[in-house]
Amino acid sequence: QNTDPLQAFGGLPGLNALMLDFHARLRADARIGHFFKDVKGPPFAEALAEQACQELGGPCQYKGAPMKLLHQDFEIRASDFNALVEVLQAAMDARGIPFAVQNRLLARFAPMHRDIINTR
Ligand code: HEM
Repeated sequence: QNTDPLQAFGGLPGLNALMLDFHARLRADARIGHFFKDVKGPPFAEALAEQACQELGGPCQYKGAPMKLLHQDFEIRASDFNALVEVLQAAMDARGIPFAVQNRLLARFAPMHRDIINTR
């Protein structure tokens, strides 16, 4: 049985492909698409993939800016955060990522809400 979560995503290349599709889905989303209209896909996908890989146990190391700094110029509400999580779930569903593995990643991302949600 495959219990390596990174492998379940297809390694870093699989995560990269997932996050590129995630970016496309975010832009198409009626609720939060506007946040991403100036965000370029490849660098966004690369940073997210690296971060997800790190959060799943490595060996990758996220080298981007801190979450708080990256998001402070946008007014992000809890509802925006929840919408983003839904879009990520849809992107993972589309790739057939097992539910338990999806939850592992979401559980690592969830606490980041403290540095990302900045508006009531
Ligand atoms: C757990 C949830 C989230 C994680 C892990 C996350 C992670 C990231 C990362 C790693 C980047 C850097 C991408 C790069 O270097 O190009 C980024 C950028 C960005 N994020 Fe998030 N994010 C989250 C939630 C959100 C939410 C809820 C919004 C708004 C609805 C949002 C909007 C943005 C935008 C607009 C950028 C681009 C910033 C820029 O290029 O200046 N993020 N995010």
